[in-house]
Amino acid sequence: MTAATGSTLEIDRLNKRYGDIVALNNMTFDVRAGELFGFVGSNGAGKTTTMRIAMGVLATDSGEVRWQGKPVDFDTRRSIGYMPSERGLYPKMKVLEQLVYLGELRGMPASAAKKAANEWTERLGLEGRRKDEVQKLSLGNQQRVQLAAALVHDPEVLILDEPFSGLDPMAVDVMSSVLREKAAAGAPVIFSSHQLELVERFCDRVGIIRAGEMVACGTVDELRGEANLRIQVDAPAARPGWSDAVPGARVVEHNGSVYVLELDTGADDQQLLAAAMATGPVHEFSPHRPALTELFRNVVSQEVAQ
Ligand SMILES: Nc1ncnc2c1ncn2[C@@H]1O[C@H](COP(=O)(O)OP(=O)(O)OP(=O)(O)O)[C@@H](O)[C@H]1O
Repeated sequence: MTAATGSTLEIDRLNKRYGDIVALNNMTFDVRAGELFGFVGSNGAGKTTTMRIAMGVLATDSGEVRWQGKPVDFDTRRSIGYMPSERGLYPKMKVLEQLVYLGELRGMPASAAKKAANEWTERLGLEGRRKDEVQKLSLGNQQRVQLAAALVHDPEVLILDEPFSGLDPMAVDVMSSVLREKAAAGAPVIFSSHQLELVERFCDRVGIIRAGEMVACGTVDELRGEANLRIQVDAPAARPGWSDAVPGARVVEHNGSVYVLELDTGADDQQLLAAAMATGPVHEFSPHRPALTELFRNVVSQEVAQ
């Protein structure tokens, strides 16, 4: 049940084109055992394509996906739990029946599949829905069934495409605790999301992709470390242009008397402080810790600048 220590899902130099569109360009990253990995990127950046290739429902043009050091094939795919972004359930089948069927399809004996389906429906708050057709459930409940479908065969790896989208706050809590539990049991867990506050709070590491490439990967603190230093200054008497004479300093945000400035490597923060004090009182002068949303915007806007 528990993934072996040291088990890693390796995404290695995947390339994928759809005609003239380059969807993936040497996409490379690892998701380690026990890790919650947030996979983020703009619309069309290549998240779904990567996850579909990792699950084996889409062929790659080149590159490889490995689990525990071996290329993922028909057999090892059974150790992966996959939740697609589009609903992949049989609408007319009843919830429990469907989960049992999917468990058996992945090699479970009927009795074990039934037991697991009962356990997951209870855990995910679906015990009153077991005999309902999937199409009669609300979208959020259909998503819970979709999660149960990814988990029913007790996979060693989880790949989830936008599992949190459209969930109410209670369902977000349930989803979060289930994913945490699977990671704590040793599974690599990768999920895509556009909810960056949630990703920041929840993930051990984050990968930001842009135009089919991994452009920033690490803990949020590591990503902050790669970004230029930002300083927040509250100087009520300062007028626009007050920092123009400080080499390597740029105003990136300005709201009332509060300015956020980005400093290039080697720029002198003391020179900036002197410039701020020259305008009058300074109520705040502190390093600004960018949120993931801000780091994401910086990385994505470099695309435009290039
Ligand atoms: N079947 C397809 N045929 C042609 N182009 C496709 C196909 N599937 C995806 N693409 C293109 O490949 C690129 C990557 O798409 P993908 O769905 O992987 O992005 P995504 O990061 O998951 O986006 P989103 O956040 O919008 O879900 C996009 O340019 C998309 O238009």
